[in-house]
Amino acid sequence: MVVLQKVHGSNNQFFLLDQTTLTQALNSQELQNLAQKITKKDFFGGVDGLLVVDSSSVPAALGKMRVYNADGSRALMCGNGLRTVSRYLATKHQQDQFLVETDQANLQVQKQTPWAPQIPAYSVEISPVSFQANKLPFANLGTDQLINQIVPQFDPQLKFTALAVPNPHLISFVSAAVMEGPLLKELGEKLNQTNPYFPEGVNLSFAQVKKADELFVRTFERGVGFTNACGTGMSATSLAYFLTQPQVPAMGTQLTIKNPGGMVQTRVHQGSSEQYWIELSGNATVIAEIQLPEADLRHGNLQPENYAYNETGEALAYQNFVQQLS
Ligand SMILES: N[C@@H](CCC[C@H](N)C(=O)O)C(=O)O
Repeated sequence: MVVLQKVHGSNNQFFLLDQTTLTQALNSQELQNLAQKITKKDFFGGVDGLLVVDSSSVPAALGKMRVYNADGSRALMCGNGLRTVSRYLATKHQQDQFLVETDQANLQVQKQTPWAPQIPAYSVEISPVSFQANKLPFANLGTDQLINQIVPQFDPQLKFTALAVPNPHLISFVSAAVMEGPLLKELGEKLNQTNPYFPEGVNLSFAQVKKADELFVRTFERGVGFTNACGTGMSATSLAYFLTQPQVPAMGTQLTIKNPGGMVQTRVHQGSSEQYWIELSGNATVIAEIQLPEADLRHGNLQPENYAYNETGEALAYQNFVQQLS
């Protein structure tokens, strides 16, 4: 029997599979197939993606994280997911501060003081950051960097900023009316089908400034659609905020980022040679543990009615915490 954890960060939900516990690791095709199946509602309510943990050969890294979106595509990074993987590895290895290997970088993660009873919290590094068109990639917008510019192909009035962290993000600071209107879905869908601008798709976030140190962010994710929260999206938006909005606090000030699933905190850092990185902090919640045969996972032959599903109670604790916030 194998244990699959159902986890969330800011209610961005995933299944977490530790491949080191299997007799034989699933290959990429098997993982893609599994991601497409277990993200569906008929498998314990569904999730946004699959987090795969493997061993790492990088010194000081306790593991390696790979991310599969609900449509089976690979994502280069996942901020909310990385917090839950950090908790998993911290518990398994009894360490509070370590590296996690990801597709493009070995990222520093750290256990935090719990935000409330039954709400463990972790902070994770989001990097590397790039504004270069070829890193997202984007094309046919008449520029190599898109920073706070009107893009008539997207909207006649809104200004957009594009950055990779390293997965691709497109951000616009909008009014309440635009936040509630149809554009986020329409543009999100348009840029995640075959299109001349973002050939590999893009995560689209709309943001509102609530206070100098508080934003609200909603994201239409590549490979998923609307999510309750996107960790890399909120991190990228935090950097875009400091670079493009008027009357911002000093860079390095902690921001509270609210989202439809709850909240996180971010801090934007500027390292040597003007390299930015973002510290993303928030809950790392285990919703439930599911026991199932390894062969079912490998063959995507899922029979949820036959599996034990043990809830931890942490999801309810988080819901209560979020209600108090509002
Ligand atoms: N929800 C994630 C980001 C997931 C990846 C994204 N869909 C992509 O394809 O880049 C987060 O919390 O960062």
